[in-house]
Amino acid sequence: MKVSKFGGTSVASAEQIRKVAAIVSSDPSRKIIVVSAPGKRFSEDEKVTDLLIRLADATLNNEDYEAELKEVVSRYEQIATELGLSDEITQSIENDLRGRLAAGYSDQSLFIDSIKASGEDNNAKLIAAYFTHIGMPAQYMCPKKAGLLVNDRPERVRALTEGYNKLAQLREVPGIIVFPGFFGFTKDGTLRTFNRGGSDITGSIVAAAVDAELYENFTDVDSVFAANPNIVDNPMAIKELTYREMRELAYAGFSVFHDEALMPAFLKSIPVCIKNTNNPSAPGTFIVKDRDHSNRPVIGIASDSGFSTLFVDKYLMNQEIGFGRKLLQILEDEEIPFEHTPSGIDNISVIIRSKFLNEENSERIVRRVKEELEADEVRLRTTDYSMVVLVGEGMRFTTGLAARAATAIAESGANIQMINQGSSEVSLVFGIDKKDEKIALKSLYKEFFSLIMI
Ligand SMILES: Nc1ncnc2c1ncn2[C@@H]1O[C@H](COP(=O)(O)OP(=O)(O)O)[C@@H](O)[C@H]1O
Ligand SMILES: N[C@@H](CC(=O)OP(=O)(O)O)C(=O)O
Repeated sequence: MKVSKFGGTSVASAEQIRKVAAIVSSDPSRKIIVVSAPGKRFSEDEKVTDLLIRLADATLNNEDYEAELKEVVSRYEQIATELGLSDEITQSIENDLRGRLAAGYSDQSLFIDSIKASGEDNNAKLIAAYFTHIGMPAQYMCPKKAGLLVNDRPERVRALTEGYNKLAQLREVPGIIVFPGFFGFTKDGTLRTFNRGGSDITGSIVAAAVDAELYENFTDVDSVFAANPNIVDNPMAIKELTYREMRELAYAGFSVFHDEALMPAFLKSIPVCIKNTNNPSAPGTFIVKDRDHSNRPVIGIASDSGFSTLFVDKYLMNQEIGFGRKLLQILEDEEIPFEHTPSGIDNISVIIRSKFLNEENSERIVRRVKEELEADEVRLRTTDYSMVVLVGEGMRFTTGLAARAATAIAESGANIQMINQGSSEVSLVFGIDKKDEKIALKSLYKEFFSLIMI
């Protein structure tokens, strides 16, 4: 049995949903289909999830939201009409949305989650109706009924493996199951969404729970490429990646697959295949436990922006027992995760995602570090900072690689502000100014890939 997830671009229009139906019907082992909300039909288009966020915001601001509501409903209406479905499905989607809007809220974030989740929920209902309409026996599956359990920490929603036993019963359901991505329910029945792009996570959880032979992730590119195709022209296609490599690349900017989506599949050793809905015969990229990495030390280069650095300097810091713990405790008190901690004998930098910082907590952190740790110098640099990351299982067996990478970045004119070789040696991270991100990435790509045949 395969679990096949279709992303926003794969279910953005009637034409795309017809392709999905053809893919599903071509392989009887594609039994569980996880779907996103309709995504972008063209580059300037808006995803339904973004329209829904605007709708939720308008409601919370006590504004008239009819225009926003109409925009969402008309996206489904157009799809349903073009697929030859009756008005009934559009009417039920509108009723569902009006019900969610009228339900009231004790907590704004729960309200926003409920509105956001309607994007996938209603699309799953529509797609199940279409499959049935064209003679493919299918049913919509509610994640609550199926047992997709999540924790109740709103800032970090994660699936609970306790739900897996119930989810495993999906194996016994006859016909095709259309499962909405992006959300689950806490033990007390509260709906919570994963982070943006989280339908990939749903697919992985369901695949792990039912012990799928394969988790297919259908998107709009033929494969994962060695660099972001929006930055590097015609990057090399990757045939095979390990879970670790994909996790590092997804974390560092390969938005094609959610970095949190690997863990459920990894724990059950379920292979993952990234494939193209618009070209399903292309082999795609396989994500597996092990691969032969002897001929290529670096498999991909990713980059991401939106980082800040907290720099702390104190004479004889290396001799002060507990300094690092106390510093990280201050961040923990603020519920702020950290990404990297490059350090010297008298100083340490903590790299933080800027989205976790605001004026208030930034001021508090700097003050506490100065006062409580008696630091000589504390600087919180919140101007945009980027990470460029080289990833490959073969890197740890290759000498001179860091020097080659540093030279390539220097030749691009970018100034390296931080280097961090992960202890696993699967990744090598360079911190640079955001303005230099693209040029450094291109230069690294040229160094490590341009002379290699695919
Ligand atoms: N290294 C990469 N390889 C392939 N695609 C990438 C890479 N980095 C970024 N992308 C982008 O990821 C996009 C697919 O992800 P996403 O938009 O989330 O798809 P979906 O709508 O299917 O969930 C591609 O269109 C591509 O622009
Ligand atoms: N629709 C949600 C979840 C998701 O996974 O979407 P997509 O498959 O389009 O990345 C979002 O936009 O975040």
